[in-house]
Amino acid sequence: MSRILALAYGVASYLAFLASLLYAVGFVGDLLVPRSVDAGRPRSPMGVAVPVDLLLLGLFAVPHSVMARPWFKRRWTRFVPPPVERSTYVLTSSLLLGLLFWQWRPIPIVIWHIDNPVGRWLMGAIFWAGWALVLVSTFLIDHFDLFGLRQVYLHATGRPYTPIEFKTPGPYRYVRHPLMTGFLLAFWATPRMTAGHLLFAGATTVYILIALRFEERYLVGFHGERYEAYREQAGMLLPSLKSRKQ
Ligand SMILES: C[S@@+](CC[C@H](N)C(=O)[O-])C[C@H]1O[C@@H](n2cnc3c(N)ncnc32)[C@H](O)[C@@H]1O
Repeated sequence: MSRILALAYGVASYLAFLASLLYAVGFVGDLLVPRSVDAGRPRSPMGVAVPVDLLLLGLFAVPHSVMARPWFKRRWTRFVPPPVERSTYVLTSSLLLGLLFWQWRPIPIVIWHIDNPVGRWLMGAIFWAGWALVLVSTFLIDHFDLFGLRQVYLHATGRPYTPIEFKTPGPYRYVRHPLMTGFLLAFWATPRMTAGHLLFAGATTVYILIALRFEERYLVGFHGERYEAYREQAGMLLPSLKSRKQ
């Protein structure tokens, strides 16, 4: 694949990611978007909405995790050029997220709602803090590597790809997966929890806990004792008592 074409493809995939991230904020927060977790489609019976929503979540989650596994990368880079492997992963995930946003069936049965202005403000603050933690964490790891731009840029400039180093900047010193902590804060912090939002937050929480097991198995395999020691020092999604003593 020509260097310029690969670069253009990488930029397009990155823009697809950005669009899906921005839409996700509106989708979860029921803000500005035409279709959100709670609105935008005529009401479906629970017997339709629940299986459809779970199918949409599965259609995103399974490829998103399988395509991240080293064995899958070894196989599909036989026909996907390595410099655009990450971009293709990002593009695929973004498109599957778009499908979820487009076809999500709201279940607007209110489970809880907070009327107290301070409580509502607090939920809003946690929601935005969660998204901020997601974004900051991507930059602390290597934002442009995570979303494929670094790979196509190195390819375009004729330099070999180098994997990102293990690092524990900022919150990573205390928490192994602050990016996922940010998602969980954003998904759960709402002053008005509907059955549909609860399904989304619950299912994504289960998915994150499962996916982190696979990710950590890979990290231990790749970084060895260093990551093992890290697991002793830092909590998975919340600071552990040990890490607080540092
Ligand atoms: C989307 S990021 C999420 C990182 C982390 N799981 C989190 O939730 O903050 C996943 C990528 O980050 C890498 N990664 C996870 N922890 C890391 C660390 N402490 N240093 C460098 N890379 C890390 C993983 O190998 C994986 O390629």
